[in-house]
Amino acid sequence: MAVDRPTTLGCVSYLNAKPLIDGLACDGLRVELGVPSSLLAGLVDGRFDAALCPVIDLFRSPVPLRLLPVGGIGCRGDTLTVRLFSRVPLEDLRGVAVDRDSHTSVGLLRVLLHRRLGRVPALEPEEMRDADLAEAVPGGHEAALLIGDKVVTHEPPAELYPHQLDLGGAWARAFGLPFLFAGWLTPRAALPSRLERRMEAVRARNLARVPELVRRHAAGLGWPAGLAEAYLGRILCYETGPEQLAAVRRFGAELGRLGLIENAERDLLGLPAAAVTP
Ligand SMILES: C=C(O[C@@H]1C=C(C(=O)O)C=C[C@H]1O)C(=O)O
Repeated sequence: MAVDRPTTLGCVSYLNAKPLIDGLACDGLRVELGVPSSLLAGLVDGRFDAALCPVIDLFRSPVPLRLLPVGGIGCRGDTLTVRLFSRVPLEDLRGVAVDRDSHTSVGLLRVLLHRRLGRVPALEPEEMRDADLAEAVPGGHEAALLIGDKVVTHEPPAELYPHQLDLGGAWARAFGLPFLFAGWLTPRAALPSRLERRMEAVRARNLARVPELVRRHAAGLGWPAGLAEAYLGRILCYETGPEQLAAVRRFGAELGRLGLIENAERDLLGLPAAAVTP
C-alpha cells in the first residue's frame, strides 16, 4: 500500500450510499465520490485502497478483489431506482439503452430478460445523466435501464413508458433471494486494522439516524424528503450477511451460465493465494 497518502476509498455518489459513508472520512481517511461504473478503475490503478463498487466487478476485475462484509447497497424486493422503462411490452423488446453509470444492473437485466424471454435484446450503453427521457431514449431505443438518483429526480413519464420492471423485485420473484448491487471491494490482502471496524460502526450509526441523513443530503440531490426517508430506511437494505453473499454467488452462477463471466467460482471474501503475496 502506498505510504505517502491517506487511505483512500472510492464511493458511489448517489443518495443510496450516504448510510455507508456519512461521517466516514477522518484524518488519514479520504472518500472520493464517482458514479458506480467509474470506481473499478481506481482500484485497478491503485488510487483507491477499497471502493464501494458494483458487485459484478468482483467477477470481471482484471485484478483479484475481495468483498469486505461491512455493508453494501442491496434490496429485498423493489428498489425504486433500478428500473427498466419501456414503450413496448417486454416480450417485444429489440433494443435497450442501458445506463453507462451501471455495471451490476446491466448484468442483472441480462439475467432477468434471458430468464423471461429466452433471449436477450441488444443492450447499448448510453449516457443518461442529462438525458430527457420525456423527449426520447438516447440512441433512439424503445426502452431504457436507469439507476440511481435520476430515476427519482428525472423519472421517465409512465404515459410514455407504460411497461416497467423494477429489477430488485424481479430478481426476488425469480430467485427468492435478496440482491446486492454494490459492496466494498479491495485488491489489498490487508487494510489498516481499524478501517473495517470504522466502516461497520459508521453504517450502524447512520442507519439509526436516517431522518438526519435525509436532512443533510436529500434536497441537495433533488429528492423529496419523505421518499428519501422510505428509500434509505425501508426500501434499500445495507446488510452483507450470509443471504447477501448467497445472492452474489447465485448472481455469479447465472452470469457464468450466460457466458458473461469466466470466474463465477471466485472466492468472494478471500484473494487467491497468488494475489496475497506482497
Ligand atoms: C440501487 C442502486 O444500486 C446501484 C447499482 C449499481 C450498478 O448497477 O452497477 C451500482 C451501485 C449502486 O448504486 C441504484 O443506484 O439505484
